[in-house]
Amino acid sequence: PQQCDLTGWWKNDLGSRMQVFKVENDGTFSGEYHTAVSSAMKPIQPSPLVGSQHLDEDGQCTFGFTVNWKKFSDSTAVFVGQCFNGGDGKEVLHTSWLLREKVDAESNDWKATRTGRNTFARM
Ligand SMILES: CN1C(=O)N(C)[C@H]2CS[C@@H](CCCCC(=O)O)[C@H]21
Repeated sequence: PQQCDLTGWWKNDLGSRMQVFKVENDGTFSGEYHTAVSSAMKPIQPSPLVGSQHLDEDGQCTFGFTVNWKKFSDSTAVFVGQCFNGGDGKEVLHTSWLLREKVDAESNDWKATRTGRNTFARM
């Protein structure tokens, strides 16, 4: 695959794992997110993700994807990031994410979105 084609398995520093199925020629992809942690009350299950990446010649492409935790949570996460060829030739993904939890009242909307940063390495 091309430089930084996201196809394959990735693991982040929380222990979550992500599988990206084939990346299409237009950069779109789908996959599954196997979260290691959750604040949801139901048992964790793999969750579908959809996204899109650049496929530039020089690699180190930017991307974004959305995870719908529909199997066990009413929340949604969106990730944006870039793939880098680490010094040791291994690829790393540096991402920022927004996690939107469903809240039961508009008055609680202020506390519904969390953000963070996360790094993934190929498994
Ligand atoms: C485990 N995580 C992970 O690998 N992240 C990068 C962050 C952003 S998505 C969140 C998990 C949300 C699980 C569903 C829920 O609790 O509503 C957390």
